[in-house]
Amino acid sequence: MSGKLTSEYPSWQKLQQIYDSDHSKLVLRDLFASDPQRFSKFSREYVSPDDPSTSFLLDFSKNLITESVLATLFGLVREADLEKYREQMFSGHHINTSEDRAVLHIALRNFDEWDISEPGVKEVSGVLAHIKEFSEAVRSGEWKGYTGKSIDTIVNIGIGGSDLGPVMVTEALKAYSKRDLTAHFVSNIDGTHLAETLRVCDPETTLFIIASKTFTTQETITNATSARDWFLQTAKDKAHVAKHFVALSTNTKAVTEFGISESNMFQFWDWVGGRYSLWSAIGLSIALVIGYENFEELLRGAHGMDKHFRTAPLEQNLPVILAVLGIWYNDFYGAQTHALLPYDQYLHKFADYFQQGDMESNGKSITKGGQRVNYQTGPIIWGAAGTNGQHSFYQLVHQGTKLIPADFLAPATTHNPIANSKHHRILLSNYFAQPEALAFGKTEEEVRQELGPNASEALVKSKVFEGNRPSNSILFPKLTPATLGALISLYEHKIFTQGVVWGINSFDQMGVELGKVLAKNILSQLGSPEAVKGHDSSV
Ligand SMILES: O=P(O)(O)OC[C@H]1O[C@@H](O)[C@H](O)[C@@H](O)[C@@H]1O
Repeated sequence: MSGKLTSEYPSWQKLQQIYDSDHSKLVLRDLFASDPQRFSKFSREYVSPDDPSTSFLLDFSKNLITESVLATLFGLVREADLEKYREQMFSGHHINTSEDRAVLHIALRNFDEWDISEPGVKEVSGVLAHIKEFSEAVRSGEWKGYTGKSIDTIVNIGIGGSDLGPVMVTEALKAYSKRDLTAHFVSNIDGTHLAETLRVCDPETTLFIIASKTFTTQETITNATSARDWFLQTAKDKAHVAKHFVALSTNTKAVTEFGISESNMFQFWDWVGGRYSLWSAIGLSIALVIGYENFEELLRGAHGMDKHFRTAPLEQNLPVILAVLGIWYNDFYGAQTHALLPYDQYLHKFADYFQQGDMESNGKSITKGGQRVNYQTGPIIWGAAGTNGQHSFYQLVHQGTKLIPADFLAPATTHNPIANSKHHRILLSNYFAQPEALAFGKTEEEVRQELGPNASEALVKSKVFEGNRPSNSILFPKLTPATLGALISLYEHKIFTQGVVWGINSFDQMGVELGKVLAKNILSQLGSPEAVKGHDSSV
């Protein structure tokens, strides 16, 4: 990340040459046929250094790579100085240069193992203790609302990173949830979101969690104020707010001004990026839903992957492997998107979560040195839980004109083995079948044999699957809190690695500001009778 653009690195140029001369020869059918060892060469098992029961298998054999392509991709990562920047992140350097901040979500799940000298890091264990104490009091019924009743409903009010992580994780770990505590998540400024939620809430038994790093986000503060008004319509006395509203924030002043006392505030720090904040106080709703012990397991699972990322050689390093494969398609094959396809209903919000995680991190076109890149950066992330996606968008993935690299994820065993695990066997058969169909397709010859001599040419052609569409497969034993923690951390570090290679700052989000400023400007004009001024003619 000197003054050089990544495209000037020798390995980048070599990759371009390899792509130009060899990409037509990188055919998965041939690559598998010519090398019986392909799977063992291009797969890695992750076993948590802290807990051997947290493990998974990454199979990346169905990628358009050879050993030499992969070695050159690792060379690129070395030229981009990943190891140096990785160490800087883990030791608290201010690698978020535009905001002069450290990037230390890893410190939230470190349990004091690594010594990090950034202010606030020493307070992490105290906040975790606060989360434990509070979540246990609410879950046990000891925490009472203003009429003496226990809490049976929580409403997390937050948006972006103060919403997506808690939503994704509480959905993913529903198997661990307390069934008599209902959780709602309100994010949208559209009054419908709050109104429809409040319709099923009882002010006497509802706890509102106002989650906002800055505590200035328009949507969250507006929703929180309306929720407080709704509560006070019944509760009347402002003193009752203390039993029903808590805040998760870095901004003590704004929280107390809102009317929430400091003792009901769960602190975090500016070195926690919003999209990396589920590990912080922002995870309070997670601890309430699944219990503090499971929340801690989630953090410990992530920490195991942090250790792996920090210490494993690049060639064995799972986040690095995922990162370089993504770069290969994004920058040399011209792939615009990357699909996340979990074959696990519990992970149905996984792609939504990493839409922010990845696109807000790496959706940048200026390097840290201020130069305009002349290559592609972050991909468009999308996806849905299998098998639903198969019956909607997979047609395009299989036979459309676009190259869509995809990650398939699945648990070997299910939390819900209904009908003697018949559902899970069917689910897994699809999880294995899709990457195979994408990779190997169906040739014209195979189609002709299947249809017989009377089939029309058009029908034959329409049934051909070109194949050679790349994918990764990640198989884990079961979706436990620790496994989920490790999976999230895996993708976080993949994003970090790609950001380093592209030379961009993955930790600011300047691109979301302009729209906010314009909306405020328009809002102030919407209430006035005069015509809206100073905008384009369509406003
Ligand atoms: O937690 P806050 O401060 O309310 O911010 C919520 C979201 O606000 C958005 O504007 C940011 O782009 C996100 O990164 C952030 O997660």
